Amino acid sequence: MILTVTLNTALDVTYTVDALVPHGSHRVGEVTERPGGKGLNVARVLGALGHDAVVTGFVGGATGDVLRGLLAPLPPRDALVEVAGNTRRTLAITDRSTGDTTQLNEPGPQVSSAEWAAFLRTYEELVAGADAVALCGSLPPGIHVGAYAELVRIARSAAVPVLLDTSGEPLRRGIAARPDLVKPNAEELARLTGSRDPLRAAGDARRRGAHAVVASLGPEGVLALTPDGVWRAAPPAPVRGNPTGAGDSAVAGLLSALAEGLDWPERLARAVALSTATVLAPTAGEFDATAYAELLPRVTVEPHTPTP
Ligand SMILES: O=P(O)(O)OC[C@H]1O[C@](O)(CO)[C@@H](O)[C@H]1O
Repeated sequence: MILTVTLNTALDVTYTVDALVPHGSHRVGEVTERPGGKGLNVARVLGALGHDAVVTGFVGGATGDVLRGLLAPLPPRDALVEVAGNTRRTLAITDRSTGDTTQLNEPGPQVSSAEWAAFLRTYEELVAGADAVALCGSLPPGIHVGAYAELVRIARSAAVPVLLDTSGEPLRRGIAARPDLVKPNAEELARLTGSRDPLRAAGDARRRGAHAVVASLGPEGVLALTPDGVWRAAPPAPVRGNPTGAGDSAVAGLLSALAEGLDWPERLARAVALSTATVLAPTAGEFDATAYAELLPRVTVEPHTPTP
């Protein structure tokens, strides 16, 4: 079983408009609602790949009920912990004229220390039966910035591989707790390390405690610094589309391949093929299964030798 943690789950709402104009009034052509937050996206992709995935984190209020209702028919198993506050919504506005998406993320519900303690009990039980854990996304208000570091330490003491995908101070503290893998994008790495050179920044993140770093470089694929080597993996050609959830699909690719005992080049190929197939899917956070099957053998994975 692969466990994904989404402390700040979300009802992901997508609006499609003909053209998004700042200060303008818009008629929304199409509205979709999906159970979201990064770990839920990861678990959905894991489910689509045939893996047993369990989702935990916080859920509450009327929005939480809608989220749980939408999650119920899907493969990931629901082990979310109820809180008194209302689960947040995120709003993605897709502009048909450009294909670009604008994202607005609410902060999420206030979580009390009693609710955090209840979550920790659930998490410890679930980790004991997990083959791998992914800790994903932002923290809701009330959760301390060292929360992911605490969850990394619990997974490590249970000898369960743990992947961390967050940003800012929670990422900095989480890395110091020595996760097996982090998957920042280039912007997050630059904010963490002060370096805009992904190779240098990923090396710095490893020195801070991450055993391996897979940096997502958008349409250019990923750069991986691991104990077994350094690789660049890239799709056959850059694609245009909606990148929402592409990073989450990359996490699902890395975790599923890890759970199947595949080596680093195969893990990276899967991560790049899945994230590219997610950009190509019309609905944010879904992946195009046909595109994935076509892309997988065409992803290039090469040992990376830095230019002098
Ligand atoms: O937790 P955050 O960093 O705010 O990210 C959440 C959002 O990111 C996405 O997972 C896309 O990666 C959306 O589904 C949305 O819920």
